Amino acid sequence: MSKDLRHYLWQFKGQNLLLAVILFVQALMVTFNGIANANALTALVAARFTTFGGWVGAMTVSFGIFCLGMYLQTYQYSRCQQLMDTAIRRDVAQRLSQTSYQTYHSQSPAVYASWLTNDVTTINQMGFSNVMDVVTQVFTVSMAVIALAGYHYSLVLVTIVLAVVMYLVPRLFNKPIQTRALAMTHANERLMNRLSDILSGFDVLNLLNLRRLLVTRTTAASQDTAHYINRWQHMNGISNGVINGVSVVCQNLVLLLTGFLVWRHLVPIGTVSASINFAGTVFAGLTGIMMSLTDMQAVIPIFTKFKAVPLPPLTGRQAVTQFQRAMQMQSVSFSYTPAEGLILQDFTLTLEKGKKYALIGPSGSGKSTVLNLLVGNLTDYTGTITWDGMDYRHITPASLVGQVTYLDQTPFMFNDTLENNITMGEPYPADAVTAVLQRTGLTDLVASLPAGLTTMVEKDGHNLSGGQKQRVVLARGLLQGRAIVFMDESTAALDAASAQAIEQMIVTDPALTVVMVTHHLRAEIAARMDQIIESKTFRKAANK
Ligand SMILES: Nc1ncnc2c1ncn2[C@@H]1O[C@H](COP(=O)(O)OP(=O)(O)OP(=O)(O)O)[C@@H](O)[C@H]1O
Repeated sequence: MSKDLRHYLWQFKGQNLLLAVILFVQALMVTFNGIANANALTALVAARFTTFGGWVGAMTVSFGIFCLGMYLQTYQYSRCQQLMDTAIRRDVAQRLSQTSYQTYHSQSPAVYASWLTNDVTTINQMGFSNVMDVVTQVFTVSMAVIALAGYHYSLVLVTIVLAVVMYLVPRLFNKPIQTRALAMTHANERLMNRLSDILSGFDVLNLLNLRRLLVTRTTAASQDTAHYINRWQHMNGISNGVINGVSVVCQNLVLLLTGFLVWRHLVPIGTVSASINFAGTVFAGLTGIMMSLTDMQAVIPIFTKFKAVPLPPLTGRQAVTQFQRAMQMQSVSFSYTPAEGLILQDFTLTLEKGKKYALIGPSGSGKSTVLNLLVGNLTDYTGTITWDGMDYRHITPASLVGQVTYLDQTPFMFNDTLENNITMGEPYPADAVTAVLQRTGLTDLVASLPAGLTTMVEKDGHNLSGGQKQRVVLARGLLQGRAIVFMDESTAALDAASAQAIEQMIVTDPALTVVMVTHHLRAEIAARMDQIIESKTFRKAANK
């Protein structure tokens, strides 16, 4: 069994143990029912009707207990499964929250959604569900072996030898099943990616009169996934067929042995029916166990994939303190991929506290890249970036990000109250919130809303204007004490008056250190800038 499955089973050992106890009682009831059945028949043949009635009554009681157990088993299994699912999702989310910005963005959110939904479902179906089946079968098989031992020791010996054969045969299929299971999880990721892509593009398809692409692309994506699921089930099917075939051969060998024992008068004739019954239980149980163990192989590559998300080393790093003097880039060179070439080459820049900077230049020249390097999102650069003289490589990424308010064209709003969008649910004193509303020019907006700060912000902030959303994000940052503002084309989508008002508000605040990436540097804003940096200097080190 995958050691990750064991890890989660152990994490909730109390609940899982309770489930195992319920399964044990269930297996006991099934076995007892089998024995009671045989005894009732024997009593009937011997015309002992009271005994016969007693065994039938016992069977009824044991079946009643079994039915109660079904209810308890279903409920307890669901409880255990939900506990483990949540633990898996929490661990994956924890890993994603700690990985680097670049690693996170190497996959789309749809891929991560697939991990947390499809992959967790596969772990349930192929992992936890099969563990429960194996535990049930182990109890049932053990009890049947004990019953067989009551007839002749050789039956147990042969059964054990054949059980080893049944254990070894399915191992032949482990590797190809794991490989195909991994391909299937990747196919699920692609499906999520393609579906979210095409569904998000509905408005564009509508305008282009290409709504039919919604159908054709969904179908094509589904067919791709179906192909990989079928390949996986194909191998599973072969494995299951072989396991069942071996099981039947084993049962017949035990029957042959029983026939031989009867022929030699070593056991009574009735052993034949007991042998058929219990050998059938043993090998059907072993077949179930082997099929379940084979199915469980599918979860190994999923956990391996989760754990492949790298965690950046945090040892030897410390948190930055409040910004005092300057952020500096010294001889920094950076490229996203070797093929793409250098975006920055030997680039040097100093940003002093309280000063205002504009980064201007053509699209694609690397302005946003500079901001992402400064905020610590991009780490694969050469040269040095410092915060008050402290090398970024010695700083914890979270502490750096925590100093900067990053405004872009699409400020993200949570579907929550206006107040929670600003405070992010943290308990700030009311006067601090009032002051930040004043500073970001939101006081009039809040006063005009009937529900004030408790007004619900709709999904994606549909009930706020672009400029209001920019102000909310700025207020959020200011409340958290962030005195550095990076504006990445943040006002590009606003009308001239709103853009002007936002920019003016930010560049005239003496407490803020501002870097503004823009294609439209208005004269009155340019006049407020301490330095205007053109992107043509990024690759020449000409701005020294
Ligand atoms: N995550 C990424 N992976 C690979 N290449 C990228 C990535 N982000 C940006 N690039 C490339 O790096 C170059 C610089 O992009 P960047 O976004 O920094 O430019 P920009 O000057 O801010 O552009 P714009 O003004 O259009 O926003 C572009 O060629 C872009 O295609």
